[in-house]
Amino acid sequence: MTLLEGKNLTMVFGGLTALDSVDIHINKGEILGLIGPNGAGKTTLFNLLTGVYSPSRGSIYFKEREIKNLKPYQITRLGIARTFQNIRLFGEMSVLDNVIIGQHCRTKTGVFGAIFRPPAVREEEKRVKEKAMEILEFVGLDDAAKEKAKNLPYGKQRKLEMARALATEPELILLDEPAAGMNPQETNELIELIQKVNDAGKTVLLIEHDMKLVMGICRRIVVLDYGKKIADGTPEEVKNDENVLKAYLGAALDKEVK
Ligand SMILES: Nc1ncnc2c1ncn2[C@@H]1O[C@H](COP(=O)(O)OP(=O)(O)OP(=O)(O)O)[C@@H](O)[C@H]1O
Repeated sequence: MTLLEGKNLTMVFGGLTALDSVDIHINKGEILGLIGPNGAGKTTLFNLLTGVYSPSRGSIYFKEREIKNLKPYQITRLGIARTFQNIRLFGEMSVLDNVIIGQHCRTKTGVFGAIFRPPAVREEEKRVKEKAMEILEFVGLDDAAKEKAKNLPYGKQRKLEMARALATEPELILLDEPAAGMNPQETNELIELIQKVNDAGKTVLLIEHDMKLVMGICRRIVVLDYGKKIADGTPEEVKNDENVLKAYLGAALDKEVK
């Protein structure tokens, strides 16, 4: 079953076409890889799917509902969560509170409840805290619940980002370069965690430059280059695709010239 479908997605910034008529679909339950050289349009595609931008042209359907004009919080509520290329945590807050904030879109308490805290609100707070602890346990951070987020080592901050995204109870989770800056052991743990998230029934869309990670964990990979989709297939197909090889070779040569 198709969970999300982007049709003819185009995004123009000023004179620059960051995405050009891209068709993409994500099947329920899969881990789909999204790769491409720097500037290929990967993050722009994430920004369209999560409502940060509305596409210049094209449509986005999540569970057959058009979402291209919805706001990010509405899209989160429908069941799409994301993490960012640069970690965005509340560093001064505890690990637990970072996850509790993630759950906010699913809780009922408004300003009145938060100030006067009637029993129903206190009951909800308790449930929210328990749920947040369960999520921390799931990602292996329960021991660090009381620490300040900024004091966690890098690999654990990445896990916390994932925990916060999971707290929104997504069906689809978008991960933007989760392994960036990680050492090999952290990367291995991350691979296990992504697999575990997927085994728990979440569909995953993964942007990643670490080819070993992408090839190892994704059964299907979409490749972008200069805003266009140039390949869509199994790791084996993508690895041997002439256009993909050219795109990466071109990018490597560009870097050498610079
Ligand atoms: N808000 C914006 N305004 C203007 N140009 C933008 C904006 N966002 C992205 N771009 C441009 O769109 C193109 C695609 O960028 P994008 O960040 O989507 O690429 P990417 O594949 O995620 O790259 P990287 O791997 O380096 O993160 C780039 O040329 C970028 O400079």
